[in-house]
Amino acid sequence: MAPVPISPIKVGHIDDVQELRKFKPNIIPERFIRDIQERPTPATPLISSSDIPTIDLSKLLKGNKDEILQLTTACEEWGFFQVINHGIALNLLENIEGQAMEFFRLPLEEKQKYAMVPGTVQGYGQAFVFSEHQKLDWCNMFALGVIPDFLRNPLFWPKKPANFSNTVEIYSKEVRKLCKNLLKYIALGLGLKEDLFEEAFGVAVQAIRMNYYPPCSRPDLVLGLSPHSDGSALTVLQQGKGSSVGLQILKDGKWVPVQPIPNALVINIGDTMEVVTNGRYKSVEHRAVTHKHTDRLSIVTFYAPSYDIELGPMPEFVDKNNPCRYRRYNHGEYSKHYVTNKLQGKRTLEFAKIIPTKNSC
Ligand SMILES: COC(=O)C(/C=C/C1=C(C)CCCC1(C)C)=C/O[C@H]1C=C(C)C(=O)O1
Ligand SMILES: O=C(O)CCC(=O)C(=O)O
Ligand SMILES: [Fe+2]
Repeated sequence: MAPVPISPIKVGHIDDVQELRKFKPNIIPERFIRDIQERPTPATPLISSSDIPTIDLSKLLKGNKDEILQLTTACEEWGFFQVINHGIALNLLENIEGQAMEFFRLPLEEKQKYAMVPGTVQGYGQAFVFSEHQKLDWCNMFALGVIPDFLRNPLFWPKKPANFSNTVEIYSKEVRKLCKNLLKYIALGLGLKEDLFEEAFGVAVQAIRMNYYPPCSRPDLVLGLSPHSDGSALTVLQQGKGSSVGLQILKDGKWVPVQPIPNALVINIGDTMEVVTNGRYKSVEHRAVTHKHTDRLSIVTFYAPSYDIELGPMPEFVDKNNPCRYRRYNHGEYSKHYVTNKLQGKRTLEFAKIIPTKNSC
């Protein structure tokens, strides 16, 4: 029998938003215009951004019980918090931001040497596009798998700017330490042994994604990044200095803006933590909006279990009042599922959800 040809993904023409902004500043192509119900309404003024908790890592490291409690509350009630005194040197935050901006400012032909193949997530372009009819985000992305080595494709590591790759390496090591520390205190806050999550995740996968949102003449019609939850265990997000406010999180059915605190990092709980805690901690849907006059950069690190790992709700979170909500699965399979579906709220996590019965685990 003749082999069945694998149909290539047809994504149609994807405009580069930086080029659009440069050459046709007042044109918004149809593919970027969201259906009315998806358009970003002005963020709610009722919940102020300062309500998003701030956690001081230096206090956690001293074993400050009150700070551990604040962390636990932040994870349970918000799924998002900003971390200050995180131990990552200010000049490293500035360097990675500088390198990312230098990269995005390169001529299109240079960036396209690292063009993302449709249906994949590494390189330069728009990830998570799978059809010609799908709405596009007002964003240029550049993403790299960093750890373990098998995720790295040297062809995607840019030669320009000259210090880009080295800065990503140094930055990623520091962010990894931060994730390990946070997971330790998240475990302690839950009354668990400090290395429970780290042991459960194996050699964690780590990836970096830089998102650049140019200004948009009609920020009311487009989204910078579609609503989604992250498939990671933890995500660490650095917002560029002087960037416009753009990140919004869905809290009690309303979009709440995250006001950047200078030099702080935004942390969020990803799908993996929702599964292992059997829903006690939830991955929170978030999106990015654009601004009429200001551009925005975010540098995002995804920290996730090894692809070999089988995951499911940990027994510590399951009892007769909290029956198992998620099935066991292999994280490599989840990762494949995640990157082969468009970003659509928390839909990706349906992969793991089970219909409640008495003894599901
Ligand atoms: C919005 O989420 C993502 O873009 C994302 C992608 C991560 C990845 C890369 C940019 C390159 C290497 C592969 C990898 C999938 C890790 C989120 O990462 C999360 C999602 C899953 C699942 C995961 O393991 O990390
Ligand atoms: O740019 C932002 O603030 C959001 C980025 C994000 O959610 C992501 O890259 O997964
Ligand atoms: Fe995200």
